[in-house]
Amino acid sequence: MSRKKTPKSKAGSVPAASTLPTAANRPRLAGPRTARPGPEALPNGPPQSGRPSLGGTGDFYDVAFKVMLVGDSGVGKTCLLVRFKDGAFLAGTFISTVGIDFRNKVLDVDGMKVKLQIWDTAGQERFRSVTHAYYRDAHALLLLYDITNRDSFDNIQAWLTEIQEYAQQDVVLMLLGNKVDSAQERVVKREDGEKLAKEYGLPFMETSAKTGLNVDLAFTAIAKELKQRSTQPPSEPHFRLHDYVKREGRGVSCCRL
Ligand SMILES: Nc1nc2c(ncn2[C@@H]2O[C@H](COP(=O)(O)OP(=O)(O)OP(=O)(O)O)[C@@H](O)[C@H]2O)c(=O)[nH]1
Ligand SMILES: [Mg+2]
Repeated sequence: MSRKKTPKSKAGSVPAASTLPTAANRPRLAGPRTARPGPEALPNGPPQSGRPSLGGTGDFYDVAFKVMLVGDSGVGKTCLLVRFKDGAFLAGTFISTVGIDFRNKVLDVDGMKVKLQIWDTAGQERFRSVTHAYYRDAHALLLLYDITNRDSFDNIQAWLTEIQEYAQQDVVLMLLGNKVDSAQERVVKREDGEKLAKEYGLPFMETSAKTGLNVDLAFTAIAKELKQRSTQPPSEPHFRLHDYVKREGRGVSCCRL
């Protein structure tokens, strides 16, 4: 596979605009998803090809995918992305995302350079139509709720309905319960998250953008799944996202907090 280079500029933002792609008609799922598609189902057609680096200073990569962060305003989407990209936590005043932003990160997945272009969407209702336009191109979605905010958990079903309507049918989807560091303020039990995830056949983890718990793991798991779907023949033993997340995910009682 040929090597691509990613441009030096790795972040961008796209305000609400009328030139965004429109969501295409696609089959709607009748009920909860029971299982993720097997490796024979490629995620939303071929992986994205990269633009060559003009300055020669970009990172090499072999394959690229688009990942979107979705969920209610304030659940920690931007913080999760900043934690993953920069290893830092955005404490202090909450600055709500306007429109949509993206950041790139190249991961080494079993010897292959996988570039994730991660779209950070605005959770606020007024930007919903902007977000809809981007679902179609997403290879994977990280759907977040805040374990200290019951509404954000109750709204997950509405988010799943949106996803079923606007995203590709074979999009890789993972449910994340964020802010697990805030044990005192927890109002959504871990078991509730697990139950909902099981109902919809989704891999699930609790995360903390503040401490970094399970953050790298969530993105790595997505990258592994996407890479496998795009490169591995169906006959070969394949990566299992659910098993990987279950095996590798850490609970709050464990050592990292
Ligand atoms: N304790 C704790 N606070 C967090 C965590 N993640 C985010 N926050 C805080 O939650 C608030 C909202 O975080 P954001 O990442 O901006 O939320 P968002 O989902 O991007 O919100 P929108 O852009 O409006 O959709 C901020 O004050 C963060 O500091 C976390 O893991 N733990
Ligand atoms: Mg944000």
